[in-house]
Amino acid sequence: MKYGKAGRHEKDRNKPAKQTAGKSSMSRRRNSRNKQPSGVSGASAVNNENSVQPAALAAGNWHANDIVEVDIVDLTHEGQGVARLASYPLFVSGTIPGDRWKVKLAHLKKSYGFAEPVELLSASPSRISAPCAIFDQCGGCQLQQFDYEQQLVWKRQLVVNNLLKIGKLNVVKEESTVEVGEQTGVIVRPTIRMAHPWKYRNKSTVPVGREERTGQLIAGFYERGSHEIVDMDHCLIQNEPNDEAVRVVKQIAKQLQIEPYDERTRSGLLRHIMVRSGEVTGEMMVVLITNGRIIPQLAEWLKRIRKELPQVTSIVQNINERNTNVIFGEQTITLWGSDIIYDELDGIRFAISARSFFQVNPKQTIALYQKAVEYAALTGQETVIDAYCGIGTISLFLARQAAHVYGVEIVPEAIEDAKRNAGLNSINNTTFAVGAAEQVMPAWKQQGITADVIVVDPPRKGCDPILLETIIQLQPKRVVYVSCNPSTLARDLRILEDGGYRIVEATPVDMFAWTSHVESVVSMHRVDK
Ligand SMILES: C[S@@+](CC[C@H](N)C(=O)[O-])C[C@H]1O[C@@H](n2cnc3c(N)ncnc32)[C@H](O)[C@@H]1O
Repeated sequence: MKYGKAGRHEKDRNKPAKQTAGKSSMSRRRNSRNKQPSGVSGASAVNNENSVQPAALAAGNWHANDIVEVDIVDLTHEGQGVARLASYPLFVSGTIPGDRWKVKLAHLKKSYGFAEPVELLSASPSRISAPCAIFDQCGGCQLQQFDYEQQLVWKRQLVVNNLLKIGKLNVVKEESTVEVGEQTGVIVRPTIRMAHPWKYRNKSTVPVGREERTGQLIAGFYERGSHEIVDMDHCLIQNEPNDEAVRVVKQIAKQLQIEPYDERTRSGLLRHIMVRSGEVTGEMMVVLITNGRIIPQLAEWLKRIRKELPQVTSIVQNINERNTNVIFGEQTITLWGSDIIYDELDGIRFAISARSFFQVNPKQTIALYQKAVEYAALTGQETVIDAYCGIGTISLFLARQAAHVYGVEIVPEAIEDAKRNAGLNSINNTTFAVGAAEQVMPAWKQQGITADVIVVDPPRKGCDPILLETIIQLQPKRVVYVSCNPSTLARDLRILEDGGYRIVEATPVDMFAWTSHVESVVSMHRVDK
């Protein structure tokens, strides 16, 4: 693996305690500090610097620009360190639990505030040196300075905290020693770790813009907390083929002098480059997301991409002319090759089109889906509903062990893929429907369709209340909840528990190493009266 600076990937636990925060990243992060993060627990703060004394702090009598010393005691779900000034939570980017920092108070709101790190006074035993040269600027990773094993522990703890605080659920303390039958609360298993936590992503989406000073086309990442694009050629969590493909496509764009999109004036053509590759098949799709239909010198584009990236099997254009942060527009045109690429998970082949959801970490996806199937506890007799089914990934894993699987998904192309995928794998016991799960499932219920097991895998905002109510009415024996957001997960689990389900077990799965994203899968059983 290549790193920005030789040896920076080595753990750095023994380095001297004093480290002055670089002006660069620390001050740049200011923009991101206006939302209240969650996940706060207690600690103390001591001021031995300027005018601020602990008693004054306790009384809420402190000001922006005051310098204080704080212990970092927790992390928010966004990966910001949390300190406490008396009982007042203070959020500090770039810090991790166990650190002690000198910080400068910045935005102070009524019930929480933000501070900028000034000087690291004593490093957490979990602190390591971030291997990526642009870690401090990039909005992609938040935890590269946090030892991987400790990240896994923290991800589990975040799930526990959410179950306790938002879900108001009992959590069993000694997770590894409790048998499911004996428990008095939810067992939260250790996070399933990645064997190799780098170079794992199978999809790269980079914004394109213009470097203000030179006028050059650039493509890379949004600076942390802003919409400023910073040029980037290597990403340590992208797989090598994607990294290379983005570099090549960017180079072609420069040579053909394509106009990069400018968010402010809404002019220019190329908005994003997306590359997705199949880990097993090696097939690659390049998507050019454009602000308009006409791509000048299109034939030359296609010729060069095919010549320089022979693994490309699909070149697609997506048109997005709207003034929005949403990456994809409604219109997708295949410019060359296939409109899909294939990949395989655990022996099942999947067709994936440009706009379909497909998990970005294929190895961990298999672990996640296997855990979901284990929690479904199928014997071959069951009818299963897979809500939010995407291209039918979990559905097909389940269908191998169920009588019949119904999948529902809102994106029409994804359902086309799902149907194609069932055929591709000669799996004939599935039915897929396009629509909002909260509308389609009540309609199924009306038609007399029942389910022994329901699996849900919603987006970050969690399940629609109508969908949860429909599950409760359908009374499946088991519910399996796959979630990428522990707080909405905990909210929904409370509703299901109140509706007659016992939350049995949760397993976090590390799908997104070095970032603060936490995926988990939860098993629930109907409580029979
Ligand atoms: C986290 S993805 C899971 C997809 C699939 N289970 C997988 O693992 O590949 C969530 C999916 O829900 C879909 N979705 C979002 N809102 C929906 C809704 N109201 N009803 C049905 N599907 C929805 C999204 O398009 C996306 O495919």
